[in-house]
Amino acid sequence: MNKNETPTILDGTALAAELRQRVQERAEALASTGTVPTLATILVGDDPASATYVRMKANACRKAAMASRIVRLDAQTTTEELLACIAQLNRDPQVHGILLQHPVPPQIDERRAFDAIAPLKDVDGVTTLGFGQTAFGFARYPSCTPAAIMALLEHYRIDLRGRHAVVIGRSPILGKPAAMLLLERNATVTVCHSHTSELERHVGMADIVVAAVGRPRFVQGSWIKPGAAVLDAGYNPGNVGDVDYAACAARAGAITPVPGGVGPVTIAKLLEHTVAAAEAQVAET
Ligand SMILES: Nc1nc(=O)c2c([nH]1)NC[C@@H]1CN(c3ccc(C(=O)N[C@@H](CCC(=O)O)C(=O)O)cc3)C=[N+]21
Repeated sequence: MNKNETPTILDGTALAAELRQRVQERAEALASTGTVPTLATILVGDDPASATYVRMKANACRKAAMASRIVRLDAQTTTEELLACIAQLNRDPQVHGILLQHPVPPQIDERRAFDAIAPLKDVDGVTTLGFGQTAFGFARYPSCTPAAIMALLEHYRIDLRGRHAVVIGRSPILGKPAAMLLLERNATVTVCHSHTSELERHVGMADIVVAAVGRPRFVQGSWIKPGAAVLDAGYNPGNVGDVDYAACAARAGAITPVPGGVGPVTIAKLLEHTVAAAEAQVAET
């Protein structure tokens, strides 16, 4: 990719609107047969940022002719109580998708909770099975943020084959599955994390940079190879990404803004996965 004077802005708001339009048509078709696609979101504790994201997801459902249920559990909830809640949602035929909002309070075994979600309802790809399917390239529902990153790359026709992608971060619902999806599309993938030495040198070799660190404005402009595509999956307080936007935009060939980049597409993917899950569950009965 050659360096342009101004980078292509990867407009997540516009792509999300397009995706949501199609989701809404599918949701309306299902509703006309008596099934309203329904997402259940579980929020444990009272982190205000998490509460905002959960509300945004519920609003997005409503706007796309879908239903949402928010299950709020207090900060003291035990793993067993959370597992019981998930089991109940698994059994509920009116619920098609289940999203457990990450992170959960420290006393909860998050892996056990994720793995308790019925695979057919795992619209955020958080189960061990969902991740394994993502890694092998046939996930029904990969995690929503990695899916959003791939949707943006595809929409803007950013080549991956044989190109070097550097993912910064290895969380189970973001960095790791993003690396697997990029690998599946024939990128050469490097995963960097808190123990990586010479991070800048790795990032400097990247044609595609995925920032999923959780540290505001962490990725510096000077690290970016001229012309690289920069995808900022960070969500920090105050709507700040993981990328120093102005400095990175000065070198990048393409870049996602925050807000208006990966975030809105993440929510569109969540809706898309939930409608697909509802379609599959209707077909089964
Ligand atoms: N199991 C799980 N799956 C998730 O996908 C998940 C999660 N847990 N925990 C929390 C993070 C955070 N997250 C965001 C999604 C959209 C925006 C988003 O749309 N942001 C807007 C701006 C937000 C605003 O206007 O306040 C934007 O970037 O334009 C942000 C953050 C999903 N997460």
